[in-house]
Amino acid sequence: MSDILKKILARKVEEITARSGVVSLRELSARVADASPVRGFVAALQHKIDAAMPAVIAEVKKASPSKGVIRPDFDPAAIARSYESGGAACLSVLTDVDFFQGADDYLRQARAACTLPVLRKDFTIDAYQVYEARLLGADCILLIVAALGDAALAELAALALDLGMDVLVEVHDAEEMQRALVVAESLPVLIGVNNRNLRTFAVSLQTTLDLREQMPSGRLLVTESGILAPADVALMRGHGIHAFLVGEAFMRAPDPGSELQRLFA
Ligand SMILES: O=P(O)(O)OC[C@@H](O)[C@@H](O)c1c[nH]c2ccccc12
Repeated sequence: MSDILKKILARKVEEITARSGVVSLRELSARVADASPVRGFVAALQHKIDAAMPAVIAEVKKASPSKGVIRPDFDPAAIARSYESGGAACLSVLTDVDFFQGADDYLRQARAACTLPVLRKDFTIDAYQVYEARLLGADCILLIVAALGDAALAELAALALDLGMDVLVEVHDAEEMQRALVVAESLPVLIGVNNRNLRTFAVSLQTTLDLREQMPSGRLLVTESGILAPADVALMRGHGIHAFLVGEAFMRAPDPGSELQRLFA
């Protein structure tokens, strides 16, 4: 496991301990019965793809460990509205506080400002966070294969699906892809390839093209990170990849939704 991921996960354990001291898992899970309905995340992606359009998950991200602050004037509601009018299929909102300067409240604000389904982008390692995600209004959670053992990966995915959410399972290499595909055999999860190497932070779109070979044909694959130019989009679409998770390119543009239109025109 990369050092940065180790560091983030160690901090997550502390965070979960602190949060469950305030509201217990029991209390949290009892509240789920009153949670608002979910918006179909995978369905929204599929809807675009069925219409021969790119399915864009547009990310609401203020900062990252590799880039520092990306967007100083950060207004999640305004960004969400801009993404919706720019044609995004879904949103992804960073909720990790310590490494991405995210917040649970950013997810609430972004979701309330639009009608799009929302992914909670965080480092989910415990059932507590899955209930939390559902109560926050998340329509999908991220599970990072590199952060989880096989049993935890399958259990957290099953729990999220049980609670009505979709699940994006993120892989970085061939071994992680094999593990994700095992889960995908029994659970309807979405698979994403992160083009960013967590050790070096280097981005290579070739990662998606390589790992795509392992996927059964016809399955939806999301390419994540490092999509910066129309040529990147064309390269992916030329290889039959039509679902994208994009953050930085949009966040650096004055109007993120217009940048989405420009990149995916
Ligand atoms: O900003 P980019 O390069 O367009 O990347 C977006 C997204 O893929 C990236 O933020 C991401 C992918 N997987 C993650 C896991 C945790 C935090 C962040 C991420």
